[in-house]
Amino acid sequence: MALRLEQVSIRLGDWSLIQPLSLTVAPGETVTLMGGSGSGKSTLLSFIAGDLDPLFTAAGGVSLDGAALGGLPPEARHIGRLFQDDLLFPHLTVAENLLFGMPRGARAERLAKVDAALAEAELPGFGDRPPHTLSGGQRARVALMRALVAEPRAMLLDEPFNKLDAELRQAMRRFVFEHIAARRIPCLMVTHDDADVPPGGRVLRLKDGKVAHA
Ligand SMILES: Nc1ncnc2c1ncn2[C@@H]1O[C@H](COP(=O)(O)OP(=O)(O)OP(=O)(O)O)[C@@H](O)[C@H]1O
Repeated sequence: MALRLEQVSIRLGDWSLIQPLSLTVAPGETVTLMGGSGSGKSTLLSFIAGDLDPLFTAAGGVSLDGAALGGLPPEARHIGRLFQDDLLFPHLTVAENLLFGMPRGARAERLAKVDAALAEAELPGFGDRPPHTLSGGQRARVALMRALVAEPRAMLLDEPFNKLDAELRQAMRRFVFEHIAARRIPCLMVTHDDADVPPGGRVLRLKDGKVAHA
């Protein structure tokens, strides 16, 4: 599964926020998008996810494995997103959070997927706990797993490690990139922190609407 942007441009009135940008993110690769505040990073992610504010005018194509996504609503794109404030639903248990958004299927199969996800998150037996009884790092791992059990075809990460303290950030980076690579999902990550870039990963820098490949 590869994510491809072809000559994507985004305008807001006369302002050319993103000038034509083409990019292919390979299966399992995480490409980092950096740039100053207000440079359009989150707007580009919204365009890919299909929920760009209609104030913007966009052109160009997004495709997954050659299938165009243009015109599809967000839920039909099967793109997972993780934000810095990716709070779990507080009134649901950890297991119910994981079940939310999981594709339909037999109950036993869904529960088995919950158990597998909890094992991968190194949180076996945490299914019945309410989210507030988990640490910040534990909640962050569940939030990633909740995105992944929905079987996304691509992932968009918007400053995913921002709210974590330095030690947790390092562990969470490893956790996120390992799981994305293992599932062969293409991933685009926005961050301000050079330390978030996965080892050997490609970095794009957005400035004045143009992208420099660093
Ligand atoms: N709904 C909107 N109406 C008008 N302007 C908007 C709207 N949403 C975003 N913008 C503007 O578009 C520009 C790009 O915003 P965007 O959130 O993509 O920036 P960013 O690069 O993600 O910034 P940051 O790093 O601060 O999160 C900003 O100047 C912002 O003020």
